[in-house]
Amino acid sequence: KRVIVTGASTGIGEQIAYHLARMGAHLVVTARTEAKLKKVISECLKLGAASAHFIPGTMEDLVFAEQVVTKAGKLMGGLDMLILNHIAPVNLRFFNGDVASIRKVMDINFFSYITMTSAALPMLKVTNGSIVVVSSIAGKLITPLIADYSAAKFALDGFYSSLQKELQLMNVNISITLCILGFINTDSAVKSLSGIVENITPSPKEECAVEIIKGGALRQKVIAYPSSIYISMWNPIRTIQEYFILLTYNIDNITRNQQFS
Ligand SMILES: NC(=O)C1=CN([C@@H]2O[C@H](COP(=O)(O)OP(=O)(O)OC[C@H]3O[C@@H](n4cnc5c(N)ncnc54)[C@H](OP(=O)(O)O)[C@@H]3O)[C@@H](O)[C@H]2O)C=CC1
Ligand SMILES: CC(C)CCC[C@@H](C)[C@H]1CC[C@H]2[C@@H]3C(=O)C=C4C[C@@H](O)CC[C@]4(C)[C@H]3CC[C@]12C
Repeated sequence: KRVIVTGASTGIGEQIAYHLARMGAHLVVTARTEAKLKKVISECLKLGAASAHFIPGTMEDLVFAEQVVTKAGKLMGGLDMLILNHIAPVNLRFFNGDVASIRKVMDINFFSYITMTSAALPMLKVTNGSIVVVSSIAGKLITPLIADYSAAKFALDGFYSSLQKELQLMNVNISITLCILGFINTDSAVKSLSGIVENITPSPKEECAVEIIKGGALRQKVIAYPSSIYISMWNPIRTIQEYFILLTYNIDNITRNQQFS
């Protein structure tokens, strides 16, 4: 399979790349730090990747986000899976009125995801491919100190759950997997939570990466890791109301009059 992994220079993204490499995938990895990406791809090749390339740059730049997808498509001759995982470094703090910094976080954590998705859809249609979106329990329920991060994660749920329904209505066979994660033991998360959150043991990033890949490969709509957090995202009222709202739509009319780009 031909896969793009974003935010793959460290943390969960790096582990996703290594697992895919062991499975013999073609890989394109991206993040800002070129030196780390070089190490990741050389490790991927050792582990058995069919091919491994890196494209360095910042997802703050939406032109770059689009180019990663087109370049990767050329490098690999198509695309089977897009794994959207990167995030801007998180500052746990009270909202201080700085709207510009929220906009920056939304560009990196949300708009770059949409940009890459839009660029990848034509290739994924050809391969009946998959989009995997790495989100968080903080995109399903709220906690203080991460208003910007949480806003972006809730936005991803809104956008991708809606897109999932649209693809279904238009009979487009592209799967979307939303991954809801609890606290994972990446260096950055452990560091930024130290002295702030106590009595929660983080789950291992290696196992987390496997669950994310499994969810994508099995074309599941949503996965939760660790599985103990399933309960916190269980929202039967939402599920039932979404079902009944859809029944009120005139699907025949809509599918006749709308083109899915
Ligand atoms: N760890 C946790 O506890 C949890 C994590 N998650 C989710 O899992 C995913 C991965 O998290 P985790 O592995 O901890 O994150 P890390 O902080 O370990 O890694 C983040 C990655 O994103 C890259 N990145 C940062 N800024 C940019 C940018 N401006 N442009 C492009 N790439 C950038 C980093 O590389 P570089 O700096 O080189 O650009 C790095 O590769 C995220 O979506 C996160 O929301 C969800 C719940 C809990
Ligand atoms: C439902 C409960 C069993 C557990 C709740 C645990 C709460 C406190 C956990 C679960 C997910 C966690 C955040 C997260 O999603 C990702 C990151 C990125 C990292 O770089 C910095 C830390 C941060 C913001 C985590 C902050 C703490 C959160 C909200």
